[in-house]
Amino acid sequence: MNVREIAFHSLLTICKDDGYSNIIVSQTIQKYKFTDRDRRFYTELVYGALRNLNYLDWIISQLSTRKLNKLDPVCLAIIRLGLYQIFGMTKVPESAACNESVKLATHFGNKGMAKFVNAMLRNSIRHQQEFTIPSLEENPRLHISLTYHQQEWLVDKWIHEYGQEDTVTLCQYFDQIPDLCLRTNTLKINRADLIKILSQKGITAEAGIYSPEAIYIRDMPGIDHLGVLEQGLAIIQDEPSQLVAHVVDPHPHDMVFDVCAAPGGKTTHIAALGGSSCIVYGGDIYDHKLKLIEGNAKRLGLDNVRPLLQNACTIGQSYAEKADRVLVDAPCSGLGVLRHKIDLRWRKTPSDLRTLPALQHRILENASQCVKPGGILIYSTCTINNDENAKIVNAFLRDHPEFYIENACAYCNIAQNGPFIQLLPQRDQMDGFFIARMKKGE
Ligand SMILES: C[S@@+](CC[C@H](N)C(=O)[O-])C[C@H]1O[C@@H](n2cnc3c(N)ncnc32)[C@H](O)[C@@H]1O
Repeated sequence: MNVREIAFHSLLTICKDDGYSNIIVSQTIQKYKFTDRDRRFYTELVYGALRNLNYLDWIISQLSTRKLNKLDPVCLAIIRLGLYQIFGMTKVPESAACNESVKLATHFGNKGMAKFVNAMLRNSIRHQQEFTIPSLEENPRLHISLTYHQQEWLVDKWIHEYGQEDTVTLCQYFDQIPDLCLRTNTLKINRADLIKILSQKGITAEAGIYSPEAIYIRDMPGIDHLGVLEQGLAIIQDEPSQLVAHVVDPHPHDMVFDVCAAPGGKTTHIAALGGSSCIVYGGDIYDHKLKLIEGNAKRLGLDNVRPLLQNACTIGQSYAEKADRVLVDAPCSGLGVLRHKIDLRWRKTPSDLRTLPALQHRILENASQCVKPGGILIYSTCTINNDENAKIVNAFLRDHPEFYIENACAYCNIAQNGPFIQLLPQRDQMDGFFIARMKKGE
């Protein structure tokens, strides 16, 4: 199979079957053992087409009267990939983009599909000048949406909340390709030594600013080339997410409940910071996800992690007042980390935002019952949606005078007034994140 064919299959699976792009891309890279050049071409094709999906679909809608959802998914994936090569990859000759796409349509579709693909792509080249995105003044919502690749309803929401200028900055941030961030496993190595090892492998690695364990990999190599992951010297975890364990601030002999824990990024971090006598229960509602926690703990050399199959909405009944610290890293809309989730950004719906706060409220309410008198409760999300953040915590504190808020910023190197940590990409040039720390009275 050639690289375009493999990229077409990946894009089809991601779009048609709602596959996770990061999982599909990394499994495909492992399966085909690409050369460096092919790996770059493959990832550029898949991630590029996905990132530009709404722009590519906007072009398709101008070239054809057929509604997008009426197009055969195979045909749609081939056209999207072809258009991305024409409009997004200057090094690919237009003729190659057309010819290779027609070959794919002949092979995986039929003659009629091949004819349609050919007409669409050649017309797109002929009419290239006509696909000018409306200016910011003419149509701010469509301009921002097509230029920076976000859904229009989200752009609308942000313009309403932050104003036009900040929405542009926010969407520009989300449109960047993120550097890979690692968390040093301080049980095995310190950060400076790990940076040295990476540099010796020819990888540009730099220390993060806010988390003492964070390392950024600037020129993203194939993840398998790193080796340091298999050896358990590090784990992939974004810097804002690394702050949470510091705000939890585990102590030796603590019992910690991380009630929404899979795949275990924060569980394993808390376990490493707390030391071997600090026992960390990593709870999740999905059995298959517990294996991820277990695998990560094993790889990192931690024997104080206990995976726990448990619904966080009912955990309080089973473990009332048992824990010194409870972390609720709630399921959320993920609106702070859209740089990383280039497929999820197209799947978000307004109804997600409406339904999540009730679940978050229920989880926080129930998990808080596990906190011992004098214990600590932490609530975190990777969203910038206020309804899932400060509003949830403030409502909880109103109903629970036995808990009082502490200054989360005091536990890490974040220069905010507190008491919450709220990272906003348009202001902080970091992924959006929220952390609140509460203490239960004695
Ligand atoms: C934001 S992710 C957690 C990420 C994790 N803390 C980490 O750092 O790797 C939320 C997790 O909550 C789990 N979850 C969702 N609803 C849950 C529930 N009712 N009880 C327990 N876990 C739940 C999901 O399966 C998901 O793994």
